[in-house]
Amino acid sequence: MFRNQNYIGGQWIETDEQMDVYNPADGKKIGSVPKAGKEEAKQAVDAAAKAFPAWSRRTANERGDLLRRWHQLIEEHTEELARIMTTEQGKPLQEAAGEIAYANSFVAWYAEEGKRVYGETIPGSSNRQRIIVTKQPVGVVAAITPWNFPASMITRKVAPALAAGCTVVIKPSSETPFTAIKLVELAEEAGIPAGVINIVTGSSSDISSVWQEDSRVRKLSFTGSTKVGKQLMAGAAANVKKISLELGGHAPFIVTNQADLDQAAAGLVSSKFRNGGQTCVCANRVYVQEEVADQFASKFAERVKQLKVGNGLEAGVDIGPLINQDAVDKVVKQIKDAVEKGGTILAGGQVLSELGSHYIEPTVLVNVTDDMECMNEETFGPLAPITTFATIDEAVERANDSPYGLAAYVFTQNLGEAVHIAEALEYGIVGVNDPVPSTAQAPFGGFKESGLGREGGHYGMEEFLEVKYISLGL
Ligand SMILES: NC(=O)C1=CN([C@@H]2O[C@H](COP(=O)(O)OP(=O)(O)OC[C@H]3O[C@@H](n4cnc5c(N)ncnc54)[C@H](OP(=O)(O)O)[C@@H]3O)[C@@H](O)[C@H]2O)C=CC1
Ligand SMILES: O=C(O)CCCC(=O)O
Repeated sequence: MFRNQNYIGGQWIETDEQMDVYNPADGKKIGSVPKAGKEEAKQAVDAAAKAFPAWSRRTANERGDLLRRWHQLIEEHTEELARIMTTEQGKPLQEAAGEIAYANSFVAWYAEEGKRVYGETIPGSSNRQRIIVTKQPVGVVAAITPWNFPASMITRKVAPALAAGCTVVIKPSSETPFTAIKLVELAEEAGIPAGVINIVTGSSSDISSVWQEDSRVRKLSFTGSTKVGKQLMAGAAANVKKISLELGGHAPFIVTNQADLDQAAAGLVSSKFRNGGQTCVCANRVYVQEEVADQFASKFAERVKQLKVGNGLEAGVDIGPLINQDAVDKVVKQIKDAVEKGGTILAGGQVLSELGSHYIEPTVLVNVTDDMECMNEETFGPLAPITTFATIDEAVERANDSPYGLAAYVFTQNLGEAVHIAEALEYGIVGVNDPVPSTAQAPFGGFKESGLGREGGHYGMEEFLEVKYISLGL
């Protein structure tokens, strides 16, 4: 189940040095993967560059057929992939299977979208000129992906890249390499030619420095922390690589006095506790209009108290372990800071050490103020801080007062209010009465320090295409 090899140029390879991978549910070693470095990173680019001419010349239909075959194999292996994911990442098995379906929806969607890479003709400046605009694949693409969505962050990059005619080199997170390796194994089985997909695991700084310096890598697509995203953006300047960044978030969740409070409370549970709160679009701070705040908080806390924390492989578990000790420490520090500054715990608040080392109760805080750490930095854990507001303008201003701009949510039954707030929020994604807006055909990405570019939909395809203008003199 846990293949411990890298895949370069159609060959499964090993390295002398290995890197251990642990199960966050019990801290036990699951296995190890190659600790690839600069040499393997270069070999992967060599393979992808060699495969590019033939792959890019295939028709979109041919590439689509292979993507559809990959899709079919991923579907057939859903259970195995989900088990691998839960074992290395911790999310409950059912949620992991949901992520595999979500990941696979990108493969299905781009298998078709590749056929719709349309160009344009534009009236010329004279009768003797014709202007033709075509689109071509950018070339070799490097994809660096995080641990929180070990499958979908790969397919959301790789499927459009391959459909566009690009070849890819992948570096998954060192915390969750096995899901990624399995996906690549299935791509090989699907008949995707040697060199078109390559994967290396190992030192992120060594591998990414080679990819940044190599001018054959024409595009870098990264999902992860804003800190690393900024480093990669600076590095991409060396040879003016195209770059897509999907970085941190700090999503505001606004509930007005016009909301259906039961719908909003259920929505907040879905948004906040997806993947135990380790999602860059998870609600991170909750703003509730004063007159409904107490009622909302108690409805929400009642739901939160029903959530079961435990090993994701056990039936009925809603929230698994966090990815590592640093993640737990960050949540604990934010709760302590809030309580010291006057916050009150309405639900949860405890580390569940009897279950293992990375478990923490889903926690609801009230009497929250804007000076608390949880209101100013991404939590990436199961903590929901609730604060109140008086007017809509105040809510919007406080929601926008952040360097981040990925996702925001508003719950209201008043259509005019919904449109006003959605338009005023400085965020790339706004869920109006919708706590989980992500879907393959829609553009996913952020304003401000949350990133650059979009993934998903036809926007996600454009990221892997160059526009070429051909001026035809007659
Ligand atoms: N937008 C999102 O979805 C995500 C946001 N985050 C945010 O970031 C915080 C920290 O998480 P963390 O896992 O440390 O995120 P990182 O940004 O460190 O890791 C994400 C990916 O980047 C790689 N990476 C790390 N350092 C470098 C580097 N110098 N050059 C190139 N690649 C690098 C990692 O590899 P390796 O694992 O080998 O180090 C991994 O593949 C989270 O708490 C959360 O706030 C984290 C993950 C996803
Ligand atoms: O960046 C993330 O945290 C993963 C994306 C989750 C989503 O697609 O909704």
